[in-house]
Amino acid sequence: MAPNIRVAKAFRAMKDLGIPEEKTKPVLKRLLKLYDKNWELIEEENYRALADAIFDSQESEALEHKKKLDVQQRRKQLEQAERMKAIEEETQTQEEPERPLKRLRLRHQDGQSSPSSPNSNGALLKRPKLEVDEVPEPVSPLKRKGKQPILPNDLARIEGSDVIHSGDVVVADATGSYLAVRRLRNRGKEPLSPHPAPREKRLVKSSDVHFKEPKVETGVNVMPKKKNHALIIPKDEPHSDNPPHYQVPLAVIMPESLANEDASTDNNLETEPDSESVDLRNHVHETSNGNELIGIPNEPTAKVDIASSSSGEIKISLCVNGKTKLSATSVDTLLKTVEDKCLKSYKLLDPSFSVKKLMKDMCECFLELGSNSTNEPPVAIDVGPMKSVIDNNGNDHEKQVEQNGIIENNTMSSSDDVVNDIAKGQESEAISLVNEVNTECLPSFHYIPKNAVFQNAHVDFSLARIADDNCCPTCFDDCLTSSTPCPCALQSGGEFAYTSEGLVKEWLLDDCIQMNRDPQKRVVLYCKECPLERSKNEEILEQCKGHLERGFIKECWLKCGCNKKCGNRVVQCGIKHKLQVFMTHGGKGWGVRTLEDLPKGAFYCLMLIGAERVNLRMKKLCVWMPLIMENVARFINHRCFDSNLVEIPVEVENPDRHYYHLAFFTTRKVKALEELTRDYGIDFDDDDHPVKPFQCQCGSRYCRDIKPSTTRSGKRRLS
Ligand SMILES: C[S@@+](CC[C@H](N)C(=O)[O-])C[C@H]1O[C@@H](n2cnc3c(N)ncnc32)[C@H](O)[C@@H]1O
Repeated sequence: MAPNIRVAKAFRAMKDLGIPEEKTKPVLKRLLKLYDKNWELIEEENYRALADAIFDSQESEALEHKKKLDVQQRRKQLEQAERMKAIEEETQTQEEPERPLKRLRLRHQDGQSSPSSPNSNGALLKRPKLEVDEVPEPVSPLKRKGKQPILPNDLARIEGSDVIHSGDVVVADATGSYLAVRRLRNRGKEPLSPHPAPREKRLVKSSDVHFKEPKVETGVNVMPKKKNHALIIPKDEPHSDNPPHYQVPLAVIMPESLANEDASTDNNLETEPDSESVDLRNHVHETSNGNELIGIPNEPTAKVDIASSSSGEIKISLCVNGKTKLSATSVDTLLKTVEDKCLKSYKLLDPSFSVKKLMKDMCECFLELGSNSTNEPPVAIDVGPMKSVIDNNGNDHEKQVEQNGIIENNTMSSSDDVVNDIAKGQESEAISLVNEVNTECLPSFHYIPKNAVFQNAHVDFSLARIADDNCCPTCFDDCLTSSTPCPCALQSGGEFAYTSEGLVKEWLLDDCIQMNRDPQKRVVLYCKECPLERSKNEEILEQCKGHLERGFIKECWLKCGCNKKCGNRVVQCGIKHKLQVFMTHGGKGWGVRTLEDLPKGAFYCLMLIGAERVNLRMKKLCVWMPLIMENVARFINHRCFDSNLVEIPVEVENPDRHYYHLAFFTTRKVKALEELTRDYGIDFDDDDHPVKPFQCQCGSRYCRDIKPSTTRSGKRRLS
């Protein structure tokens, strides 16, 4: 029998076993070599040796692959541990009298039950006593303070739905029962947003997912998922928000017509006072004709003059000297050379950067400033209810805010003069808006301070449904002053979540922070029959995608006996701090900053939660929120790991936990003018995800979107 026929036969036999030719070929070659071309050995028992060899090789390939994954996983865990250690050390060095993270560790060492997951995934508060049907280590509410599990928004407590609580992850086996398994691959990949389901399948649309919806965010600087994005930033170098600092003089080119003229003598043009002249070397000495330099013949010097006429004409002249003989250079060549030089010199520069455009912008700004300047006190130009306000005040205060190694060079444009309020009076404090960076306007949206609960939904909760143990009808005055915790406090862990100063207590705050920073501490709950999945498709009920257990706060409300000034009513009283929406530097678009110092644990604002659809049949509360209706939280930018805000679910109105508020609290002291940020929980390494939301510009030394570069000691470079 000719060998090629034997090969074809072997291929056919393997094909019958479902093994493709390309898999058979290399193994067959190896076997032939091994058996010294003894085909009989290969052909006997219907090619058994060949089939076995193929299966063996597949197994070892799989093993190899698994090993690789394990190594990657271990590397990630090490990195995570290192990062946690660094953040922890950093946090401890900041003035925190009670060393909260240490306390937290001690609590876990004490053997307290499972780590709470007061994190951001899950959109419904869940009462363990009613719904958790498997609790490995039952603990009293007092012990589990602030650690009640929270289930996904709107539907978690539907009749008959059981929640399995395991220390980790629970999946159904073929018989429908649930097995606890470790889902290592997804560890650390759960989104930190209130909704833990896979991102593409989330039911709830909240502002934390806006980053994936550029179309909604008109005016938002959403970066496409392309490798070479607009800004040139070395991937391994964290960067701050600081605007690029120009170290070389801006090349200001005189128009051809001006090249041989002295700007100051041009007809109808008045040279601006000396203050407007930028002497780039500070040692230019001009003769009467302005053409010769005395004293420093070999040092190139440059001087920029800006002249404007009453008719609005602006001329910019650049006087350069330093070489005795200069040959003529075309403006285009010069522009190109300067652009190339800038592109090489600056870390943060758009590849399409153009000096010509820069000069045009300069003229426009000059015109704008010039035509607006009066002797009256400077007032922000309010260009419409939702448009950006450009403060034309020349008396800027320079303020440097240093936080976590980041220095933000914020120029505060005398905010007292910024007389606008994006909240249109709906918050107790006005939220001003400034854009000192570009001419971008705020996208149009309707500001609403709270979730619009009763809109377009069949809602059946009422005061009558709030039982006495869901509120504190016998309390009076201020619950916080009572020696025993009231029923409201008992619901969120047996202790009031707030201090008498209205700050979230350290134990709860630190648990939430820890959960954000260390995904491995999260506890995921799986329903036997997930109401969320049922709401999506009742016919084919999909397996529960998991909900994070998390801490929450229960505030007193209408049916409680205490007064409106009770210390357990913080979030419902609204924003109490001076905030400002401002245009950030470095490609993040609009952001929010505080205009005053904030202590740790301060309530900052609410995030509005929306749902994809309203479930009328189940008569469950669903919050319907068109995305154009948003509040100030919509402008909070992302920062990896060490953000200064953390979200905590707060239950105010509804006792059955189908509806709650997500409130942001400060994770540490925040200085005036610092940008307020939160961790969106994005896994920038998740290459499988079809959409990479944006190229992170958070500037954090722990940024997850920076490919690890290692130093010689093998440690990740921190700055
Ligand atoms: C919820 S919005 C925040 C407000 C937004 N900056 C704006 O101008 O409307 C989320 C978007 O802001 C931008 N963003 C937020 N954090 C960022 C970061 N760390 N780096 C780059 N872009 C960021 C992204 O475009 C993201 O899609």
